[in-house]
Amino acid sequence: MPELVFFSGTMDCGKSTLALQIQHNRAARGLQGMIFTRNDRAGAGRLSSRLGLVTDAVEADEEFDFHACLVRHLTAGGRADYVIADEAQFLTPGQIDQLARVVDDLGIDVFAFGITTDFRTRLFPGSQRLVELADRVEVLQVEGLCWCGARATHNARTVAGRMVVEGAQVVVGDVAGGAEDGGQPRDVGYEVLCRRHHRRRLTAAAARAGALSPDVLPVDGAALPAPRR
Ligand SMILES: Nc1ncnc2c1ncn2[C@@H]1O[C@H](COP(=O)(O)OP(=O)(O)O)[C@@H](O)[C@H]1O
Ligand SMILES: Cc1cn([C@H]2C[C@H](O)[C@@H](COP(=O)(O)O)O2)c(=O)[nH]c1=O
Repeated sequence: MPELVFFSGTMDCGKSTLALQIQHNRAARGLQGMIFTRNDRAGAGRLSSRLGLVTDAVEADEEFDFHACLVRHLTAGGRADYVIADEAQFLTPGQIDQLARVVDDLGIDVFAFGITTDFRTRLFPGSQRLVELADRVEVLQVEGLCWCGARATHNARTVAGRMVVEGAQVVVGDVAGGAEDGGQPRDVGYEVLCRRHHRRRLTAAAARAGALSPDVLPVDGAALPAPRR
């Protein structure tokens, strides 16, 4: 039975790498896939992994109709054994419905890859619809880690090095983006954190700064319990 599968995880956990591996393995066996993405960091019409692999993809903007595209392709004599949709969090709920129709009406497997929640811990509309409709939701095996060593479950956004919880839902960027660049923090960046540290807005830089600040040292260390960040 063809399936709609949602491969989900935080930023930087290997989703695009897995998409490219699935593509490679199937293509090696003579299967033909159609690859879609939206707003990849590498630019329009690209599906890229931080491991350096990249492939061409169809850029699916807001107006794009996945079902109509597949029907056109098949009607013109094209072949499609599977569909890959990366950065699926950016798709509209209607487009996720179209992907479900591709599975149910056209009998084609659809593999969608994306982050579930935004920097405010809120579901992206596309991811919400995927959770609602997917035959399976697969959480990636390679876990990203918070600076404290716990499993990273949430995505934080930083602006000029400081974690923010307000702003536009969509700002394309990278996990290295908030790092210092020539002594100055770059503008918008992302960092994966465990829930505890996301709630406390404690990024790696904030934790480092806190550890260095005399303000957080107990006045009488012996009288206080060991600090727990
Ligand atoms: N230099 C490196 N050496 C080994 N693995 C790396 C390196 N850089 C990135 N990775 C791996 O690539 C993963 C990110 O892959 P990517 O597909 O770009 O993530 P996603 O699409 O989930 O944002 C990292 O979690 C890490 O496992
Ligand atoms: C948390 C969050 C992320 N984004 C953007 C940043 C990146 O361009 C992509 C995620 O890409 P990845 O391959 O999974 O690293 O999403 C955003 O626009 N808004 C957010 O809240």
